[in-house]
Amino acid sequence: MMVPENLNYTSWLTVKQMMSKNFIVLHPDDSLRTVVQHYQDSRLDTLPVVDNDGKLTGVFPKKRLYRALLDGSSLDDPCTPYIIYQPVSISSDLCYDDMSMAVRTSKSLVDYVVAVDHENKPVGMIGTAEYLRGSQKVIITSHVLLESIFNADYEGIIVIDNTGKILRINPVAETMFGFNSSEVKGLLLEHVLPDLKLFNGRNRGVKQIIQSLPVIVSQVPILANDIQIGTKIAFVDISDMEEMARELEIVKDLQTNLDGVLNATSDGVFVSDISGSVKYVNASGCRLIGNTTEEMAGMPIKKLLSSAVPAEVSKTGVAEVEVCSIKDRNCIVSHIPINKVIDDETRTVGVVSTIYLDDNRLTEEIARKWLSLRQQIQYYRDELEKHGNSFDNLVSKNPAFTKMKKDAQRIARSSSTVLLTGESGVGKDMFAHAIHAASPRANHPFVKVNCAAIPESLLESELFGYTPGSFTGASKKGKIGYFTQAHEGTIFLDEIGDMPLSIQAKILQVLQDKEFMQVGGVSPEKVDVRIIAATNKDLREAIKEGTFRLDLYYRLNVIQFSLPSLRERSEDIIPLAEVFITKYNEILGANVVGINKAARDALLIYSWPGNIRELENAIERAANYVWEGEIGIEHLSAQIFQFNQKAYEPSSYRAVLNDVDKEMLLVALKKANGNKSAAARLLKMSRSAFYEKLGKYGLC
Ligand SMILES: Nc1ncnc2c1ncn2[C@@H]1O[C@H](COP(=O)(O)OP(=O)(O)OP(=O)(O)O)[C@@H](O)[C@H]1O
Repeated sequence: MMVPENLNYTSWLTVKQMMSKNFIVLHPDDSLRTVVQHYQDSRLDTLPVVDNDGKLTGVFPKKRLYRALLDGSSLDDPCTPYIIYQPVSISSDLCYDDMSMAVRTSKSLVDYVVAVDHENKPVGMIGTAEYLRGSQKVIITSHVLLESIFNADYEGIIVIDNTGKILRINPVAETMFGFNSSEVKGLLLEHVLPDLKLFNGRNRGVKQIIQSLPVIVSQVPILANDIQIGTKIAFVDISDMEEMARELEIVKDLQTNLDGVLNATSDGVFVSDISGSVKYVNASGCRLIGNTTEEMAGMPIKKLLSSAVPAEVSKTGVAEVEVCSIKDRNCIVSHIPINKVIDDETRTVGVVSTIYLDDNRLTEEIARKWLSLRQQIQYYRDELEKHGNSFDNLVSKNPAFTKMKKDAQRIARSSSTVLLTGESGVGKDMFAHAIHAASPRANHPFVKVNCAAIPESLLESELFGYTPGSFTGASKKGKIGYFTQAHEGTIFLDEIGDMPLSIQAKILQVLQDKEFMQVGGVSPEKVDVRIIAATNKDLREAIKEGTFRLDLYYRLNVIQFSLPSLRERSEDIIPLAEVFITKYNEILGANVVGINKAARDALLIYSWPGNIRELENAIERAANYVWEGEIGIEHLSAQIFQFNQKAYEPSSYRAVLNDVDKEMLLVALKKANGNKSAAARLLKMSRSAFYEKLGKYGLC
């Protein structure tokens, strides 16, 4: 079968493409002999006659040659009398449809017709054969086009004849009404689809229910020369749209109800999205702030309520209550996360902050009590901290550690420099505090400096202070450094292994001469401090690598305590856990009474790469879950009970990710012998990102 090359209108429908270019022209004064000779060389039945300029003036059909010969003309006579002047010609630029129209209106075109260019010069001839060949091509292309339109997958089509009998059904209609084209062809449509209501003439888009299916029915008469020969009926399934419209109605109703409920309450309701932008404020909220919802939409909730808690709630997904001072009123505000299940994971997508504005005095009273309780808790926490600094609070049944405590108590009386080594979380900080608390300097400051957490560029000025205006960006008043703050007391240089070499030289100077120079200073400042340094790095390795000064190491290493890891003092695991249970019962107001056998076993088997800090975190976490009763294995984090249980039962996708994340930090720390910078390097993480993660999981 002939297939259309493409659907370009001009490429297959012009006269130029249909005409035969094989023709010979005659001139008016040519002899009949020339005409005979030309016809002998040509397959055509008509030849064009042109003037001296080559323009078409007439045609000479073969029939006219026969007539001339029958009239007794001699072959040398001119052909002029037999020429047909003013012949019908068509422009070679015409398209098929225009030519077709010309063919239908001019009977003479059934024979050959001359195709001319815009100067009326013959460029081709079209006869019946060419016309038929072109027509066939057009018919095939039209058929392909019609089929593709007919089989389009967005509407069902049924074509019937004038008696209502089905002629064609497209696949969409078959699926829509559940029948097969071959079964129903030739049947009366009204029998096949009795629900269908047909109208007279054209009908565009009427909704009807056919076989319980809501459809839009359009009815278009099929005309041939203005006479109807059939009808096309098109069906569009609108069940999805109906469903959407129904849902939209429900949402609208809900919105109206919700607005009604939210505006009926005297409490102020503020809805913010995950980025902290206000999305909705009810009438009471608007009255309280004095703005409309539209004015407040998009504003940061943080600014509106002067509270950072909504941001926290959207991060943690845990509801919070707080007291805020809004428009000079102490108000209780609850922040509830809006949770949504996305890809099987519950995510917080916003926060509803409700300000309880009931006019009775109760709210104010509760708010006042809340604030005072919070202050009291802070006070007791501080007290607890102060009393927690003695050696008595360093819980241990381990003989080596107990001896270490005794030795430390003895040396506390002197001002000698102390170096504490040991993995992260073994209690170096607490040990340093205890030495200070047991020393004659106890009533003077204990200043802790985390050398790894302060950016190198700031460390010198933080430690030694700077004089007014000593560098760009410096405060005009200057700044007192940690060494000056610790005068007569103790300075605890934590993570000393991470101290840059340039600063190490200055520390050495303080140790040797008890004086240092402020940044930008001109004369040295005297200071009386005891230095306790701590590190979880192997300083001898650092010396070998050239990152730590040997002379400083000797100066620091006057008295050294190497604190054992929790693995090396496993007899302390349960006593320490019990101390933490008491601590968190007090802090949380919980009533955890102990640890059951399985959980004890798990705690004892676990390797505790994060040492006592990790144990404390584990107990705090468990106390939050248990609240009252015993800690069981189910209250411990995955990596702890994993040591006991084969099956891994994640509580949620995010919790598992967090556990794995945390475990990676701990494994890296363990591998790096507690050296945080090295652990960060192992994980190919920046030091600051590593510290941020340690902070997130309470590991620093
Ligand atoms: N013997 C102990 N008894 C009770 N609590 C302890 C004891 N040792 C450490 N802790 C607690 O364990 C946690 C970690 O201790 P600490 O901060 O002193 O460790 P660290 O060795 O200084 O860690 P890092 O090297 O990461 O700074 C603290 O919350 C501390 O209160």
